[in-house]
Amino acid sequence: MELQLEGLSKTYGTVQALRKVTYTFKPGIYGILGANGAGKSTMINLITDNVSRDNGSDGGRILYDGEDILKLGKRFRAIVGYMPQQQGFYEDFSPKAFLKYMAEVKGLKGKNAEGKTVNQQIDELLEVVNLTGVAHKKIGGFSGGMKQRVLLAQALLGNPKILILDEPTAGLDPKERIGIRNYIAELSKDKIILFATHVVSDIECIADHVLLIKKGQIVATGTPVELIEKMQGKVAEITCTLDDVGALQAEYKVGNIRQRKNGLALRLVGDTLPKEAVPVEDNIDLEDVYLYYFE
Ligand SMILES: Nc1ncnc2c1ncn2[C@@H]1O[C@H](COP(=O)(O)OP(=O)(O)OP(=O)(O)O)[C@@H](O)[C@H]1O
Repeated sequence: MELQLEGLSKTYGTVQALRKVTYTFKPGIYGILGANGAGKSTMINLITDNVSRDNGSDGGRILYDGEDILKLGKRFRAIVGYMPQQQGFYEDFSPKAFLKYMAEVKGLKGKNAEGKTVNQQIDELLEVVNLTGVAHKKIGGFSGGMKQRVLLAQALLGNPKILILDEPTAGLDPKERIGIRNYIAELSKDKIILFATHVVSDIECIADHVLLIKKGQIVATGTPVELIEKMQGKVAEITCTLDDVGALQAEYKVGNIRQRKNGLALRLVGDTLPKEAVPVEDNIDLEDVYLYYFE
């Protein structure tokens, strides 16, 4: 199974939201990292066909196993599960009613390959996202995390081969964030899962591949380990006083600042680092990668 983006572009008026993005997704979890406005949602909206590509060949192509998704139409939409960024909910619905409604919208009927009815599939999904106990309560009274779990469950309806999650942890507290991340990590690995976020910790332990998107382009990609390996020699720590922080921030990319007994320890990231800084070799992480490309 393959989803190929070929020279994908999108322009809104004078804003080039996506610039000739080429990439091939295979089964696995893809963390799509970018600051706000980087073009993540635009990429997702093109894959889910919620916005149209730029006209003609300028807009590029999206191919699913070699066929253009626009030609596949319904057949492609049937294998895509999408969790949008906004919670546009029917607050009076219960999770059960909402999932039933979404199953109808998606055209799910009869029994699935495992012989389960739509109703059984819905009950199973509610169990997976831990909402069985509130299956008949109104969504309007739910916490942000519970609402996100309802949205995740609807994206999973019909066991889609491609699962697209746009900022699935937005607006959640740290505990709920970890909960949603763990649900996603446990999903079957034979799906293509796209997880867009601007929060590194959301994906650092669960993504098989990471794409860093900046100003509508992929600026770096690789497994988390590959991206971290490329940072060798680009991360260092310097001990200084509070008075020095401003000057260092003006010249270098500064990550964590920690109080130590002999002063402040600043983490610096960049191609050139001050001579007096001590290179960091062993504990480079994806936060450093993010800082290097984005801040
Ligand atoms: N409908 C639209 N009309 C005009 N400009 C748009 C539209 N949608 C997105 N843009 C612009 O395209 C660029 C990319 O936006 P996009 O929403 O794809 O970024 P993002 O990485 O998903 O950010 P966020 O996390 O804030 O959603 C931004 O400059 C944005 O302002």
